[in-house]
Amino acid sequence: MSPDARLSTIRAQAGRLADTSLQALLAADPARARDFALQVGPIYANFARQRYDREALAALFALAERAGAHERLRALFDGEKINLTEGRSVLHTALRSDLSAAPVAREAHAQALQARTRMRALAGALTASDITDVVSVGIGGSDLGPRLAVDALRAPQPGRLRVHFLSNVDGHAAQRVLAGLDPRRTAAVLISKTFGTQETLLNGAILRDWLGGTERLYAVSANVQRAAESFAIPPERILPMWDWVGGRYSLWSAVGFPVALALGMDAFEAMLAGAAEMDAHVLRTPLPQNLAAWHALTAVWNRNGLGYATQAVHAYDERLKLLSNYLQQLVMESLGKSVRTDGTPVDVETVPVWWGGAGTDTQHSFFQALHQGTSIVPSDFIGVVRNDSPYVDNHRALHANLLAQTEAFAHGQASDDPHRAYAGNRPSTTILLDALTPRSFGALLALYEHSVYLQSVVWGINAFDQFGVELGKQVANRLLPALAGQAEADDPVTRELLLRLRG
Ligand SMILES: O=P(O)(O)OC[C@H]1O[C@](O)(CO)[C@@H](O)[C@@H]1O
Repeated sequence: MSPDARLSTIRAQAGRLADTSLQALLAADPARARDFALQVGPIYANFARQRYDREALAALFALAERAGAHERLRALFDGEKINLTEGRSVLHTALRSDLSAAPVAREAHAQALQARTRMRALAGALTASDITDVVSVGIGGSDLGPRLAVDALRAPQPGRLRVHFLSNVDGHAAQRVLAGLDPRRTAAVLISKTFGTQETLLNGAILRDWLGGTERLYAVSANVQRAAESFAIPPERILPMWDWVGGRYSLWSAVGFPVALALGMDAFEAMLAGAAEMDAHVLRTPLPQNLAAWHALTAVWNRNGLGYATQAVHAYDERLKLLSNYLQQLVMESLGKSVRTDGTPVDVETVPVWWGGAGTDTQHSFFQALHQGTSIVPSDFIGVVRNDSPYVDNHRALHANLLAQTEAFAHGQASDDPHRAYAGNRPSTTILLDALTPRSFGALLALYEHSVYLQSVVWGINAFDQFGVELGKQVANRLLPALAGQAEADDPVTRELLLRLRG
């Protein structure tokens, strides 16, 4: 059965509830506040403010069963070549969990452990040296995860090594990162799965020249030979990756080296342990009690049942302010597809636009549109129970705002003055971490990874390729000679723009 045929039951459920407000759903079934919630290790999630009822939820779980959610999860963990368009296994779970008896998954896990041993040794040596700063050079999946983890989990005071991130090909980015650093006390880690990414190669060359040689250059790559040849980095300073780890799922591999440098190897491993806890839950738990299934099916409901075109994530914790950037790649590079795995067009809407930021700042930028704009934007609100700052009143105010926004979105407020009326009926999920620790952080990211995969299973698309980003890269390479004045562009608008850009 095609995803479209399967989703017709979901559309029928949404049609049945079309005139039922969220407020009415909550009034008719107050127990849903407790029943539509799950606790998995350090993560609690409450879905009671979504615009479905128990019958619609049952239809959603039946949809996931019919799509083979359990079998597909097993296939992921067992290293089946589920990335069909590239003929690859997808084994990021093997980087942190040992939940499969399949030989390919066991082999991947063993390789991951070996790499971790080498990573610990390299991190130890760097920490013991007179290096004070490390620049991590990478982009996309080779940057967003470690950047987020370091920013989220670092102590208020800088650790033994200060880690900086350089991703953008814009030379101003390199200029800013290097300003104030001492080349004699700085090392650089070039992270690139392919070692063929323009941004990382150009920025890597800037770092090599600025450091005055390759002595303090390290690399992480699945293409060890290329890393060794192009930057003369000896193999003992290159940590491995493998083609069975997708870039946006690679934080758990040596791509997390900057995390180990900034926070220590123990913190990195605690993050992996948190993710492993979520892996075990997702793999072993029946769908109606499975947190990733709830999260994924809620996304499907909002996209295909209710037709919402965007989805926001609001982190009510300053330390998680980069989460929405990270999730944009995870979700939109994975699910931004319009053909099914077999190449036929998808006949349903797939990924919504993902965006967000950190509350309460966002309340003073785009929340007006969320409350009164014409588009409804379902939102994940993420809060952290434990306060690790000395400012208790602020933490209470932060929590008050988180609760207030989700309540106001749900209920709205009537007024005779249309300008002062709030329609409400805006769905949200509230996710609470008991504290922001490497463990809870790892579990949260793994939850989103599994949710993304389950959405792809329902839609019948491949979540693990990203051919969409290739075309722009090819055109950019073709245009480089034109920018140097050595060629002309074919496209008339590009030609016109080149006149200005060449100065
Ligand atoms: O690690 P690499 O090979 O440099 O690639 C970086 C990023 O580029 C992409 O291929 C496209 O943005 C991502 O999937 C990947 O994370």
